[in-house]
Amino acid sequence: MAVYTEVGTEELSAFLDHYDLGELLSCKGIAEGVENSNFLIHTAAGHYILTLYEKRVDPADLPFFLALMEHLAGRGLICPLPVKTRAGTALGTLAGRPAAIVTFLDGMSVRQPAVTHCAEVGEALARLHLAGADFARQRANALSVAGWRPLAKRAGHRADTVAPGLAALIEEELAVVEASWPNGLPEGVIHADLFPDNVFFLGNRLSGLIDFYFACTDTLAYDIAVCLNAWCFEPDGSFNVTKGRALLQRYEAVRPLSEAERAALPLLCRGAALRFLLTRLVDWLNVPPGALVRPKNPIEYLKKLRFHRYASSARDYGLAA
Ligand SMILES: Nc1ncnc2c1ncn2[C@@H]1O[C@H](COP(=O)(O)OP(=O)(O)O)[C@@H](O)[C@H]1O
Ligand SMILES: N[C@@H](CCOP(=O)(O)O)C(=O)O
Repeated sequence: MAVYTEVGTEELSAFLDHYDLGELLSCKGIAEGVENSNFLIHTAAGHYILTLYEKRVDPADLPFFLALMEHLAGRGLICPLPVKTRAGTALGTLAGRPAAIVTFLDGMSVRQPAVTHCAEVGEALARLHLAGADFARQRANALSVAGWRPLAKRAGHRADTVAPGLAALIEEELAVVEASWPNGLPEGVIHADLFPDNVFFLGNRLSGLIDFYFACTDTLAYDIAVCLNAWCFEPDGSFNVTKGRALLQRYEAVRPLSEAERAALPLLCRGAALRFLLTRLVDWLNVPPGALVRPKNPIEYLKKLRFHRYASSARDYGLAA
């Protein structure tokens, strides 16, 4: 459960006084997520999500995230809408942390995505990329290729306590991606963390996207690579090419890929697996004392990375020639 910062009822009520949301009825810490502290709040006006932004979020980036959600919602994407105070601001301070309230989305995330879920997420991702095309703000991806070596340094040789030989494998992978990371592919707003826990469904229909706190301006096809990693592997570590095909076909039905994007897919997938392996590894090795959080398993991404090391073309992910 990710609650790093506790919030007292009195301070929350005082915070809510700035909004038109009526009286606070209840507030519960949310048992999912790893990055920020999230609470489900129930007020006289309904249900909302209160987020206190923690360690990895730079407060300077918060206006980007909040404006992006507002922009995408305005373009018809179902995502949380930041709630503004009577003074018109979406960002405040609570319990010493930057804090915001967003609208509550209906639906449930899926633990074991089926082919149909992968197809839905492919389409939603393409729609997000198109809806973000005229978003005026920019945010560099701090967790793109230049950000990976510093993460590897933080883990250092302690990586080998998680899996023997892992430190050396990471070093090898960094050398490959740093030498050949593609430049010049189409860029725009990407979600960068569109994992199954950040996508809601009602039945088999996608009902909303959440957690835009890694969103940034980067290579659009890298976002597809993140999704192929997060959605299309089976629990035994094998890649399900039927899921990959479904995700890619529905993406391409909305936004066709260029030849250069297709050719870059194996390397982008390899980089995306390394990125999540590294952040998971650092989190695994550095759980803050007393935090109510279950760190995610880095080994899952080591297995995925091993698959990508042997992938030779976009066909390995289900794209037709
Ligand atoms: N707008 C929302 N509507 C409904 N539930 C939400 C919303 N935002 C977050 N949640 C719930 O909170 C959990 C954690 O949110 P998330 O943004 O993924 O946190 P973190 O950034 O800390 O990983 C989600 O899995 C979901 O259950
Ligand atoms: N999706 C990342 C971790 C970030 O967690 P989230 O709850 O904000 O999606 C991972 O699985 O490593």
